Amino acid sequence: MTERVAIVGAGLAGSLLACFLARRGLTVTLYERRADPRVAEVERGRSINLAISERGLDALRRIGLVDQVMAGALPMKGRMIHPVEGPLDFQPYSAGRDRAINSISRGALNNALLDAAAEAPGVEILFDHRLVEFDSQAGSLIFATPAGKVEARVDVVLGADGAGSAVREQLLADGAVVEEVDFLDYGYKELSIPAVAGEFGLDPGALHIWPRGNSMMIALPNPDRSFTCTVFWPTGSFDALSTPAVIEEHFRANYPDLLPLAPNLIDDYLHNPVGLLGTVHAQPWQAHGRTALLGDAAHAIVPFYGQGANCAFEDVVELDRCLDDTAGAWARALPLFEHRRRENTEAIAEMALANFVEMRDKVASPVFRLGKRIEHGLERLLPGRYVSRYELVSFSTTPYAEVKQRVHRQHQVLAAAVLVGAALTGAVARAARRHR
Ligand SMILES: Cc1cc2nc3c(=O)[nH]c(=O)nc-3n(C[C@H](O)[C@H](O)[C@H](O)COP(=O)(O)OP(=O)(O)OC[C@H]3O[C@@H](n4cnc5c(N)ncnc54)[C@H](O)[C@@H]3O)c2cc1C
Ligand SMILES: NC(=O)C1=CN([C@@H]2O[C@H](COP(=O)(O)OP(=O)(O)OC[C@H]3O[C@@H](n4cnc5c(N)ncnc54)[C@H](OP(=O)(O)O)[C@@H]3O)[C@@H](O)[C@H]2O)C=CC1
Ligand SMILES: Nc1ccccc1C(=O)C[C@H](N)C(=O)O
Repeated sequence: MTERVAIVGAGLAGSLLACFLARRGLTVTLYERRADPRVAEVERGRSINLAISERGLDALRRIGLVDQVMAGALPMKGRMIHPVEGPLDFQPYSAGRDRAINSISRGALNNALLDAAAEAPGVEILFDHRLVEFDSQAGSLIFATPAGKVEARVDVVLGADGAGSAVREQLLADGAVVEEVDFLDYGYKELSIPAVAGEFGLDPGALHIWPRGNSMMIALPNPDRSFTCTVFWPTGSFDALSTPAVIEEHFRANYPDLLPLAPNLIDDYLHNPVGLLGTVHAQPWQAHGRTALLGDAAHAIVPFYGQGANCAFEDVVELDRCLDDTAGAWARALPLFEHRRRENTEAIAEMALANFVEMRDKVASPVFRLGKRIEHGLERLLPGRYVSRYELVSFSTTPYAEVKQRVHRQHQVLAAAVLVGAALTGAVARAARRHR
C-alpha cells in the first residue's frame, strides 16, 4: 500500500517538499491555512523579497525550476553602505567581485513552487485548511476550513508550517517535543521605494544597508524597479514614532537619503505591521517515526544572513537524501534527517545572529573594510585554501557546521602565521642590529 503523506504548510519548504516527494511516487496532500496565493490578494508588509543563494538554487536545480526562478532574480554583488553623511561605499561579497546573492520575490517563488507541486503526479493541495488539532500517535489531523472542521488520517505528517508551527505546538502539548524560542528585542517593518520614472531609485546591483550602530535599514530591489526597505529597530522604538511629523523627522535625521525616494514613507510606516524576530530551538524534530518538523517550524532563525529559506530548502534536499539512504523507510529516515541537519541549523542560527552585528555596526568601520580587503586578497592569493565565511555560506553548499569549523581553523592558521611573521621580522631586525 502506498503511504499517505500530509505536509502541513504550503510555504517555501512545504511546496518544495511536495515536489521532491512526488518524484518518489508518494501520495502527498499539502494543507495550507491561507487561500491560494496564486488567485488571492497577498497582505501588505510581510517580507516581500528574499535573498536566495547557492543552497536555495541547488535545491531548485534538482527539480528543474532554477531557470524559471532566476529569470525574475536581481543579482546583488555586494553591500552598498549608506552613511548618514558622505559618499556611498560598495563592499563586494566575493573576492572575484562576480558572485552575487539574488533578490527574488517571495510570492513569485512560492507560486512557482505551488505550480510545480500542483502539476506533480500524486500531489493534492488543499488551501483554506488550517491545522487546529493533531494526534501524532494516531496520525489524525483536524483542519478548520470555511465549510467547517475536516479530519484526515495519514501515515506520515511533515510540519512545514513556519516559525509559529501548529504541528510543533501540538507535539509540545503532547510532551513529544521541547522548545526554546529566543525572541530578539528587535522588530522589523517594511517600507517601499517606488520606481522613479520607470527606473530604479538606487543601484539594483547591491543590497543596500544603512548601518546605524544599534539598528539598521536595508533595501533589496524588485523586478518592477522598486525597492523593499526593511528597518530593524529595537522593539520599543516603533511606537515612539506616532505622528507623521515625528516619523519624518526621525528619517530626516537618520536616513536622510531615503526621504526623496520614499513618497509613501508615512503611510507605509503607519500601516505596515511590526514583525517579530527570533530563533526556535526545538528537540527532537521527529516523533513516533512518522512525524517530523522541517524548515522554520523546526529551526526558525533571525533573517540577518539571508539564509532561512535557503536552509529550509537544504532541509528538503537532505530529507530526500535520507529517504534514499534508508530505502524510503520513514521511521529510519526521520531520525537520520535530524541527526544530519541539527548541528548545521544550529551553526547558521549562530552565524545569523553574528551577521546582525556585522551589518548594523561593523560595516561602517574603516577597520572592517580593511579586514575585508585583506580577506579577499588572501582568497585570491590562496585560491581554494583560504575561503571566507561569506563565500562558504552564500556561494557553496558546504554544510554550515563545517563552514564554522573551517573558518575557525583558517583564523587560527592566520593568527599563527602573523605571530611567526612578527617573530621572524623581530629576529631579522635584531640580527641586523648585531651586525652593524
Ligand atoms: C524579514 C525577513 C526577511 C527574510 N529574508 C530572507 C532572505 O532574504 N533569504 C532567506 O533565505 N530567508 C529569509 N527569511 C527567512 C524565510 O522567510 C524563512 O526561513 C522561510 O520562509 C521558511 O520557510 P518555511 O516554508 O519553513 O515557512 P513559511 O515560509 O513561513 O511557510 C509556512 C506555511 O505554513 C502555513 N501554515 C502556518 N500554520 C499553518 C496551519 N496551522 N495549518 C496549515 N498551514 C499553516 C503558512 O500559511 C505558510 O504558508 C526572512 C525572514 C524574515 C522574517
Ligand atoms: N511564533 C514563534 O514561535 C516564532 C515566530 N517568529 C517570527 O515571528 C513572526 C510572527 O510569528 P507568529 O505570530 O507565530 O505567526 P505569523 O506570522 O504566522 O502570524 C502573525 C499574524 O499575522 C497573520 N498572518 C500570518 N501570515 C499571514 C498571511 N499570509 N496572510 C494574512 N495574515 C497572515 C496571522 O493571522 P492568523 O492568526 O489568521 O494566522 C497573525 O495574526 C514571524 O515573522 C516569525 O518569523 C520567530 C521565531 C519564533
Ligand atoms: N536577505 C536579508 C534579509 C534581512 C537581513 C539581511 C539579509 C541579507 O541577505 C544580508 C546579506 N547576506 C549580507 O550579509 O549582506
